Parts: sequence; C-alpha cells; structure tokens
Amino acid sequence: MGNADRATVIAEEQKAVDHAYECVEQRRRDAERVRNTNGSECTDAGLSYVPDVPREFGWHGDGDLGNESLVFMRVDIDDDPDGRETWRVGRRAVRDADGELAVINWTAPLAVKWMKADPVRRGEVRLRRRLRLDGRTVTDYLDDIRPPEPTSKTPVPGRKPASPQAEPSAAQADPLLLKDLDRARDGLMRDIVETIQRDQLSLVSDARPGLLVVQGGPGTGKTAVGLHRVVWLLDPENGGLAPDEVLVVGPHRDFLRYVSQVLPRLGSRNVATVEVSRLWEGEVRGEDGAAAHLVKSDERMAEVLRRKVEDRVRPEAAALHVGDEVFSAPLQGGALTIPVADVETLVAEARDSAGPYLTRRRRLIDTLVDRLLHQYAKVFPGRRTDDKLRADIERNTRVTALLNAVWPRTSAESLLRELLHDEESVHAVSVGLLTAEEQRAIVRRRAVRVAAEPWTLDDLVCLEELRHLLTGDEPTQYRHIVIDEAQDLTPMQARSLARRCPSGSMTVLGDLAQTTGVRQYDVWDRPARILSGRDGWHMAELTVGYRVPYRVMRFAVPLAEAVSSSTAVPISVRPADDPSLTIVPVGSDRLTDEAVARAFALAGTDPERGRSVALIAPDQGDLVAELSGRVTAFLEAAENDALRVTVLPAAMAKGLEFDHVVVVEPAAIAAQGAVGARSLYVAITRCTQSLTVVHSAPLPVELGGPIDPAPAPRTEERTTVKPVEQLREKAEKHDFQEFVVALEEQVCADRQCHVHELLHHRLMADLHETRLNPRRTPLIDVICKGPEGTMIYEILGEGEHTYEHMREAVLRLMEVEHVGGERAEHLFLVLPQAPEPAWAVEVLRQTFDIATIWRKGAEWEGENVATALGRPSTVEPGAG
Ligand SMILES: Nc1ncnc2c1ncn2[C@@H]1O[C@H](COP(=O)(O)OP(=O)(O)OP(=O)(O)O)[C@@H](O)[C@H]1O
Repeated sequence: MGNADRATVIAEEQKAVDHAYECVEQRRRDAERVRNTNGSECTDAGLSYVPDVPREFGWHGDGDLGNESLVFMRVDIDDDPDGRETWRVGRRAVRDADGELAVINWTAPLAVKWMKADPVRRGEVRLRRRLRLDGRTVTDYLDDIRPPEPTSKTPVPGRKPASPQAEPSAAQADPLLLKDLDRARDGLMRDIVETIQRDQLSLVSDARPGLLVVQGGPGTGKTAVGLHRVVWLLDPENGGLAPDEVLVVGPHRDFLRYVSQVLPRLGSRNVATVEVSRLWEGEVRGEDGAAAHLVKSDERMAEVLRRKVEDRVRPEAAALHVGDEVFSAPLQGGALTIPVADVETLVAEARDSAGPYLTRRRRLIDTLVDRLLHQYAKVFPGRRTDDKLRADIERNTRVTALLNAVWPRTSAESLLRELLHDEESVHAVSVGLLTAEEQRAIVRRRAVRVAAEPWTLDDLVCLEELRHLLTGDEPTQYRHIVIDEAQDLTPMQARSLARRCPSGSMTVLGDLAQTTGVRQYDVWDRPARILSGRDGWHMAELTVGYRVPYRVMRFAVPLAEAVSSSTAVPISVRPADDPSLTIVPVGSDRLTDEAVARAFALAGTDPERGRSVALIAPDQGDLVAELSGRVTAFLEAAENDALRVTVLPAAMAKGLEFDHVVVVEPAAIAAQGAVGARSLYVAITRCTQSLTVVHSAPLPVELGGPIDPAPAPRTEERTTVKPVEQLREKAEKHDFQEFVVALEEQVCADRQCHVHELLHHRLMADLHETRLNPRRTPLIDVICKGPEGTMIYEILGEGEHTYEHMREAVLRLMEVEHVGGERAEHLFLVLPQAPEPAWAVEVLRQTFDIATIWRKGAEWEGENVATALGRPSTVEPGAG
C-alpha cells in the first residue's frame, strides 16, 4: 500500500477516534445534567456505579486514561446480527447520542472473541486493524487480519505457512509488540491491551470456575495477565464482580507501587491491593531462622495449633479442682450441687460438639447453668427462676473457678507464647506430627510481656489460625483473589488466603524457578490444592518472554535450569542480535566505582527517553549501602533530574523491571544460602534493554564461571585412570580451560537457535511426562536417568539434519560427555527433522553407538525412541 493510501486510512481512523471522544464529551455533559437534575452527589468516574445515571450513558471520561488511547482497534465483521459492519475496540465502552456503542470495551465477550481470532481461525472477522496512537492522534496502524483475496492461494496474508520446525515467533507476527517492548520503563507498569497475545488473553478471559494457576518464567506477562483478568472479571458481562469483592496480593510495597496505575487506567478503581506481609493482623517484629520458619509455615502446624487449643479443655480437671465427688456452689443461703462425674460428662459432650473453642465453651456454660437451675428449683421450691438468677449462677465464683479449670478463657497470643516457649508444651501437641528436631526448632526465649514478643510473619499467620479456632471469626472475604509471585507462599499462608476466598475463585501467578523463600515447591500441586475450593484448580504455562532481551535470557538459561527443572525457560520474543549483555570483571577495589559509573553511563545514554537503571547487589554485606551512598552523591553532583538510578538488594527486585540492570557481584548473591541461586536468577532477568554484570569474584559456574576442577588422582592408581579423569586432570592447566570455554561458547551459540530451543523444550516436556527428571547443564543439552541408565542428548538446530552436521554433533556429544564428567549408557542426537541421507542413522549407530531421533509433526521418530523418551517400548511410535 502506498503512502497516500496509508494516509487515507489514518485519516479515516482519526475521524472515528475523534467521534469517540466527541461522544465521551457529549455523554459527560448528559451525565452532568442528570446529576444536577437528581441532585446526586456522586462524583465517581464510572457511571455504571452511579445509581442515578443509566448505564447506557457509558463511560463519560474523567481523564483517568492518562496518555493511553481510548480506541486501539478496528474490527470489520461479516454477518453481524446487529446489521453493523465496523466496530471500534477500546479501553472503555462509549455510547453515542442514540445509545449505540461507539467504542466497545475490550473486556466485552465480542471484543475478546475478535481479539483472540487469528488469520487462520478468523471467525466472522473480515478485517482487524490495530491502531497506534499518541494520545488522541492516530500515528500508525497494522492490518493483522485482512479480507481474504479471492485469487490468492496463500490462506494467511503476511504469515509463513506453518511448518513443524519453525513456528513463527510472536515477534515475527507482531511488529507493534516489538515497538512497544522497546519503550522506556518509567518505574510504573502499563497495560498491554493493545498488544496482548492470544495465549495471554485466553488466560485473562478464562471463565472456568475454581483456581487458575499461571506458571511462567521471568517477563512472560503473568502480572499483566493477572491485572487484566481483574478488569475482565469486573465487567458485568463476565464475572460482574464489584471492585471491593476483589483482592490483589503482591510481594512487596515497591511492587504494588509499580503496578498501581494499571487498574485505574483500565477503568477499575477501588480494587484492594495489599503486600503479602501485611495480610495478617499485627506487626512483624522478629524473623525466624530457616529451621523454625520451615516448621511454622508448614500445614502440619495447623494441626499442632488445633491440638494446642483442644489441649486446654480438661474434663479430668474437674475432679482435681473440686477435690470431692460433688461440686457445690453456695447461693442464697443454700448450695447447688452437681456430681463431678456429671460435670466431666458435660465438658466432654461440649468438647466433642462442633464449633470454635469459645462457642463450645458457651455451650458448656449454658448446660451447666441449666443443671444448676434445675437444682435450684429443688433446693428453693416455689422461688422464681429468671435471667437475673441465670446470670448470678454464671457469675458465682465457684462456678467460674470450675469453668476456668476445665475450659479456661484464653487468647491466641497466650496460646502461641505458651507453645513457642516451652519444649514440653510443643511436645505434648506435636507427637507424630513434628520430629524432635522440628519441635526444638520452634522453641524460643519468652519475652517479658506479650507486647514485647518478637512476632515473626509466620507467628502472625499462626495467630490468625488460632483466632479462627478460638472464635470462628473470619478475615474479610473476597469473591476473587489474585496472588502474584505466589511461588513464595507458605502452606500456612495459602491456608489463610483460602479462608479469605471461600469460593476458591483465584488467579495464582508465579514461577517456581523464581522462588526466593526457603521452601521450594517442585510442582504447583501442593499450594494449589491448599488454596483451591470445591471447583479445584487448573494450570497454564506462559512460555514466551517479553521483557528480557534474547542474549540476556540465553545467558540466564543454565541458571534457570539449575534452579528448577520442572519449569520451561521462556523463549525471548526479542531480536537475537541485540548487544544487551556486558560482563565486566574488575578488581575488588574498583567494584563499586565501576558499577556506579556503568549505571550512570547507561542512565545517560538515552536522555530523551529517560531510561531507568537498577543496581542490584547482594542482600547481605555492605555493597547496597556503599552503592547507595555513591549513587546519592553522584546524583547530587549531577543535578540532573532525568537520571534515574535505583539501588536494590536482590530480595527486593522481585516482580520489578528496569530498562538497564547492573548486577554487582553475582557470586555473592548466589552464595546467599539456599535461595541464592534463585535470587540471582530473579536479579538478572529484570532488564528490558541490557544487563551489565560487574564482578570481582569469579562468576558462578552457571553464568560461565570456572568449572571447579576436581582434584586429579595422584596415587599409584594413575595407570588405570580413565580418559575422563585424565581430562579432568588437564583442567588444571590453562590450555584445557580454554578448550572448555570454547566448548561452552559453542553450546551457547547452539542455544541461540529458536528451533534448537523449541526442540529442547519439547524433549524436556516429554521427559518430564515420563518422570525422568531431565536437566540441562552448561554443556549438556539434556541429561536424565532412565530405567536403563543415564541418557545424554545433543540437540541440533534448524537445517542441521545433514550427515556433516550430525558427525560434528557426535564429536561434540562425546566431548561434552567427558568434560561434563558425566558417563552415559545412552547417547542421542536430536534433530529437528528426518536426517538426510537416511543412512546416516545406521552409520552413526554402528560407528559410535549413538542413536538418532527427530521430530515428525507432533511426534518423535527414529531409533530407540521409546528408550529415548523413557516410555514402555510397546508405545514406541514409528521407530525407524
Ligand atoms: N503482550 C504484551 N504486550 C506488551 N508488553 C507485554 C506483553 N506481555 C508482557 N509484556 C511486558 O513484559 C513485561 C513483563 O511482564 P510481567 O511483569 O507481567 O511479567 P511477569 O511474568 O510477571 O514477570 P516476572 O515473573 O519476572 O515478575 C512488562 O513490561 C509487560 O508490560
């Protein structure tokens, strides 16, 4: 299409956009009139919530769109039942003077259907035109579904025919998306409605009841999906929830600030957001060590607490307290009596009845007083029994003393203090539940007063559990909860969140590989089961990465594989040739200077767009303080408000993103205990433009640092040393180290290939399915243990199915087997398609005892496929 034609189209779309804004203005005036007439005081933005203004007035514009455009899409459809052909989709519904929809909201079922259409499954969509606007001005457009050309044989304009090896990436399909991803980040998240991808929109509009788990690697859009889902659920045509019926839980305050604009920009105000640590009543004043944390946060703790509460009920204490066979309470010159055995029975009956502790206590009081009243009638025949008499009996000091002996009043705080400060008390209620070591782990010194108790976050969760057991009181409940970074929820926290959402309707977003809590789940099953209600749960995985540049993601892959083998590492949608990764080794005396200088150089590279930069350093040690001091000094001296450099400890980086990230001393982050490697993975995946790694200590091995050479045998066994040990011995020598580095570089280069990575994910997924627990290492594409021993796979990329490539791969496979120090019973080459020539398979097997498998459509074919996939040999598909 020529420029003139494009200009005509843009002018036409501009007219429609102008019309939409005119309608908004007109509706605003109409709404004002209705308000004035009815004397309403409501000044809220969404007329749908204003009872005296009809809903048909639609959105009347209060400026809460910011600079986002009202309209972002045009859709022309065939066979519209309303007899209408062209629709505009936008961030709000807008009606014209006749009440017709000038703009349909993107959350409306029709709009969702059109946005989910694709050129192959286009449904009634004839034309879908995505608009790019700057404020109210149309600047560009893209027709991603065009009317079919009758003569063309190509079914999909602008799209490659589908091939089993090369699925078009989102980037190939969506230039507007790439442009959008390149924009500067200003520390606030933006909505993604204009470029939302089909898999993301399917999750946003997932209408199944129950709990939806969205697993996805860094930058796959989980947070975005969660927030857009809230907006979708608020639409009366979907869930129709009221804003105050929805709760969004995030990891920390900075994160909530980061996402704070998205919901209002999309028209959803008054949705409660809370950082996870603030969900529980009380102030966190202490911190548990790892061992205590693991016990207190485990769901077994709920049973320990239940037992602790029940332990307070003591029918047998009646006899001890009374010291006689009959209990007697003096009253009005006489005495009311009841056999102690009967008291014990009443207590036991109340104990075994249903309900919280205090409700059952009340039940006991009522039945005991009933019995004593009965006695009263016998002792004082003819005297009146009324409510005052009941109250007198209940307040009788002997009666209250008896009650306190068998069923004392208590509070959550005193029960928990008792439990945590006394080994015997823990033991009494945790036999068969906690090991002796676990029991010891949770005991700590008692503070002088309750007010001085150093409650930890886990304690606050336990206190809520105890309060619930005592009073039955529920925390505020919601009809839907969205939980972000949910991989860090403990089982006790999950239990408590489930109490806040009895319907079990939740959206749970997270990445098991980014767990930074001490507890790590291998799969979602456990937290999801605790959180879900009667409708159960289902899971979906997002596998395309939108934030992290291609080279940075590739750099992170070995670390990702090392921290979680059960999750897919996202494939970056960004171009593969970007210069986004810089590694800067420095002496320790230059570490902070170099890091700060690099950060400011990056912040100043693009003054017009105001790029954001984060310096991420280890949580422990002085680096954060040192870097902060230097950054503040630098900013003061620079007197340039446009420079945005933030210093963060690794723990605070979760969920955030910046244009450029400088990670300082990654080895120290990785060394932060059990969570170190995962914290490092989070830290290096925060950037949208570039990652700079400044280090004085050697990099962790997963980031290309030196492989720790095993000490070579130096004894008389020397003569029997196998080749692998000889190679290891050589590793001490510089030349061999270079060889290893070269080998790693080669492997890294292979992993740049999109087809290679797709094959890798498919193979990993299939091996996970057969529970072979596959892993990727810096050198080995896939390794796992099958019933017939260790299996190593070398994956080849696009076009590498020729004999020449296969022979090279065999050599590399043998090299990595040796250098990686792994000995395998089976070696496999994995090709993207059938080898050419076919005889290559036989030759490689005969010569090297290496089997070859490949993809054909959605299946694996080749030699020994069943063994390769750990399947029973009877189901082997098409072995060649
Ligand atoms: N379809 C899309 N169009 C444009 N931007 C997108 C899209 N999907 C995701 N993004 C952008 O990618 C970035 C990462 O998204 P988001 O923060 O939701 O990912 P995440 O999966 O929650 O990441 P993490 O687990 O690392 O916190 C954000 O800037 C988001 O706006």
